[in-house]
Amino acid sequence: MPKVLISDKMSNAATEVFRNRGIEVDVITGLSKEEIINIIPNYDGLAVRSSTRPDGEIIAAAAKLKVIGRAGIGVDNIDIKAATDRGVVVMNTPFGNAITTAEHAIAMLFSAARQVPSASVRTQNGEWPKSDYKGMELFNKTLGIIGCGNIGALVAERALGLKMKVIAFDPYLTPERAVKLGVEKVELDDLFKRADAITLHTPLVEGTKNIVNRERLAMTKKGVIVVNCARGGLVDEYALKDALDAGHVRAAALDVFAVEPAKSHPLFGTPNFIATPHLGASTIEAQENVAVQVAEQMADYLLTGAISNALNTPSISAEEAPRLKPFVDLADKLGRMMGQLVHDPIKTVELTYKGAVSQLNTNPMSAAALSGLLKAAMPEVNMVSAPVIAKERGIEVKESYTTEAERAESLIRLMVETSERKFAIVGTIYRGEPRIVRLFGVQMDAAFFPNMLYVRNEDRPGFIGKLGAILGDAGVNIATFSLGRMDEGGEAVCLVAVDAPVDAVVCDTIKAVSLVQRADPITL
Ligand SMILES: NC(=O)c1ccc[n+]([C@@H]2O[C@H](COP(=O)([O-])OP(=O)(O)OC[C@H]3O[C@@H](n4cnc5c(N)ncnc54)[C@H](O)[C@@H]3O)[C@@H](O)[C@H]2O)c1
Ligand SMILES: O=C(O)[C@H](O)COP(=O)(O)O
Repeated sequence: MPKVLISDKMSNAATEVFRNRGIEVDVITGLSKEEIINIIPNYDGLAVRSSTRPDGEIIAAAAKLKVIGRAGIGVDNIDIKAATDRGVVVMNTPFGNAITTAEHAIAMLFSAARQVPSASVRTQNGEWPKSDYKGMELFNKTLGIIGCGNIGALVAERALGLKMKVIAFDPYLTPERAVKLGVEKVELDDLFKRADAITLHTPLVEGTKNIVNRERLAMTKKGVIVVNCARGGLVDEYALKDALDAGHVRAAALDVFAVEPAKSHPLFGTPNFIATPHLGASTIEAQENVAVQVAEQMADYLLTGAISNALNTPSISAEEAPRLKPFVDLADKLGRMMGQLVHDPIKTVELTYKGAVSQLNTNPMSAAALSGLLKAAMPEVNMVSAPVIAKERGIEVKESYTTEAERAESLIRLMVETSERKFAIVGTIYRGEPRIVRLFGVQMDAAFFPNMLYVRNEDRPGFIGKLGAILGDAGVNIATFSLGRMDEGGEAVCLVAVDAPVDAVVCDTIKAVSLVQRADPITL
């Protein structure tokens, strides 16, 4: 039974989903990094929000870990490269808390425009400070949205409902989508110059770090409002403090900080500054959504191999998973066989999908073939890490498709090219079982077995008897024997399924027989 650790505060709904699906689950929050490293080897899955930071060291210690699930959107707390290198799927829940976060941004906008938090505190202190507050009406004002993806678009929709004018900067926002959303797509400087309020909804990446900086704040209208419910680090907090102190920025509201938890900060106590402790996603509804979603996604993957919302591997829907499984297994076996038979550095890998299989989602099959291929040299590689490793090693991977298949309903052809030559193995699924139909140019019909022997020789009478005698003398029992040849007296291929691995000494004895070109063991 797979076992999952939930290491951040999460709705109980996640635990219920895991248990209902037969997955053992431990909820242990507030662990130090060392404590996580100590216990993580016991788990197949790790479910987090933003407090746990699964970095390279945690992932390296996680010997069994197959999946990290983020109950939320941002994955900047997770070392995705380390996870990918170790073949761990990283998945998030891209929509579950988006509405809630958009609502928090609007709440922050109103709070900043009317100074609700400070007015509330002073009123409750008995001051009745009515004459100290003169807010800003949002009606007819221009809201500048930086980052118009999921949440940015939801904020736009809500701001338009408030009868604000909305302008947006997002390099990936198409003019058509801008029109559909009812926002004006503008350049970044233009946004800073025109906006009465600015709200941020981008991830923190190289291009967005300190996107609100001193220089850009200087471009803004006096009295602008700044809201950040996306990620700390998007706003230069020191420049913002100076602009607030100078009265140039009317008010600012931050839900996120460059360093979290932010327990003391130069902005704290600054007049017209509002802070919340990364509460954007913290509603009952959003937390239930992301908890259920992440647990379902992780359970799907651990129990069926279905993958959704993964950041480092192609998706496989729950409906597709059972249909793809035999082909993924076939691709893995073709790759593993090829990896053990081709010993020179590989330059190109080409996968050709023929017949019915060409209509399916072939991404997982290609990833499985690559993983099988690389396994001979890298036993730790898997479907998640293989495409990245192949890329890093300069192996070109190509795919082609044809709806026609000559001999079977579906065929997968794996071809690899080294600096010397090309090799191809073709396989199919027959009555639910994977079979080899062509091996290095020779037609055959062979099943895959855990232990096999590949022999290439010149087709001459008497060879099979000699081979059988060598294997018999070595105590190797033959399970099946598959033969094929280019043409009479030409090159012949023999694939022998045996009950135990064939060792190097036996292979050398076979190679010593005249006209034998190769004898290689294969373990699947
Ligand atoms: N405060 C919270 O609790 C909370 C909750 C949920 C999400 N978030 C954060 O909110 C942010 C937005 O989430 P989302 O779901 O809308 O993500 P998203 O991926 O749907 O949208 C992000 C948008 O930013 C745009 N973008 C990328 N680089 C840009 C750049 N240089 N300039 C302008 N735009 C750029 C992208 O094109 C995309 O449209 C993320 O950082 C996420 O982690 C915070
Ligand atoms: O990216 C997110 O989903 C938000 O930042 C929410 O983070 P949290 O789950 O830690 O509240």
